[in-house]
Amino acid sequence: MRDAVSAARRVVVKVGSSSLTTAAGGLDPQRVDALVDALAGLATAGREVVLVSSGAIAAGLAPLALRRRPRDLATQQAAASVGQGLLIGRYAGGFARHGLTVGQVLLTADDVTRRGHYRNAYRTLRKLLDLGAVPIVNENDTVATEEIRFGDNDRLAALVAGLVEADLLVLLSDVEALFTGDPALPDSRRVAEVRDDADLAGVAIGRAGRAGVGTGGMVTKVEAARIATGFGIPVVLTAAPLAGRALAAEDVGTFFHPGLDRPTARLFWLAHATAPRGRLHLDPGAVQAVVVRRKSLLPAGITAVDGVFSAGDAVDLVDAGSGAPVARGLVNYDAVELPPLLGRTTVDLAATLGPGYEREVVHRDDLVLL
Ligand SMILES: Nc1ncnc2c1ncn2[C@@H]1O[C@H](COP(=O)(O)OP(=O)(O)O)[C@@H](O)[C@H]1O
Ligand SMILES: N[C@@H](CCC(=O)OP(=O)(O)O)C(=O)O
Repeated sequence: MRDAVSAARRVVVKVGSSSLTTAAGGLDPQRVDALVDALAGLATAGREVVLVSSGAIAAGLAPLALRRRPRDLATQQAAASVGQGLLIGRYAGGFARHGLTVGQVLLTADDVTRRGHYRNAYRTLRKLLDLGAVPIVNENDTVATEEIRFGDNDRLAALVAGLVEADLLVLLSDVEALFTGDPALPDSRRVAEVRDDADLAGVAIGRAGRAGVGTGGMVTKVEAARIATGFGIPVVLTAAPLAGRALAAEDVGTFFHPGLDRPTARLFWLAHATAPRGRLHLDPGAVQAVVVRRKSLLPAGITAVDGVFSAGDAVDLVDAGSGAPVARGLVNYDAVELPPLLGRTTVDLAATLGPGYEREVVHRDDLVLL
């Protein structure tokens, strides 16, 4: 069942704060070293490893005599500034014992959501891997403000896995697996594998357990698994001490099967890493055409437009009835051009305005379903 795990050549591993720190706050050197040993084993066996590590804020608490994760951004940034140095220092020392070099990569959401920056981030990670180093990625918490934050590293890890076209994403936390309910309850059972959303029906996916350390709980992990599997990347979710066994393809944790069709990197970027600049509201016929028949979007099926965007920007296509986004695409018109065209057929537009208006509002090659 887990052949994809044994075969994976490029692996992104994400570890949460709760797996790296002590209950009292501060870094737990033994847990960091144990993780390093498992990952170094992979790297020395010739596999490429990218580590996405949380823990900067948690590691900075004890040295700053802070008792719990601060609520205000400035103190979080200060804690991250202290903690990130300690974290990377510990990793560098640990990997060096195995003859491996690490490279620190601190990203803000902008770096992976803007097309140009996305390429820069890709180039740096690719070069580090080519040089045999282990990239260690985290959000650049010391400068990230509320508006530009990822907020959770599970999503960051899924985006990094897509960025480097990983063969496997491993999410390490303080629970052995996804359980059918709160893992502290006696009747909660391990969910061994997830093939699609139907396998998640009835699973109570909750927020973080140990107060003050982790951030998103299972919600952000399952969401990250969805993003990665949607890009064709299998995901294993398990506890950090089981990393070695999970990477050896043993039946531990929860295995999320990859989706069947793998979108191009360009469409993955469009779906998950772009910030839409506006919304096009689609009538039922247009929703059907785009979602079921995978057609381009024409002016005739659009009932309203909002947002300020230019041709080439990403926009969301929403169901005019429910307001729910159904797809995202790159629009061929500026926002101001669209209102006079809405509801009109392409033939009518071409006859009255000229052949330039025959173009689709969003071409099907520039569309990704959400
Ligand atoms: N259905 C569930 N299965 C497993 N864990 C769950 C579930 N619902 C909520 N959780 C909680 O999610 C926590 C892990 O999330 P979090 O603390 O954010 O971890 P990390 O720091 O590793 O990102 C677990 O400790 C657990 O209490
Ligand atoms: N970037 C932050 C971690 C954010 C985060 O997602 O934490 P976690 O839920 O422990 O993976 C830090 O290093 O403290």
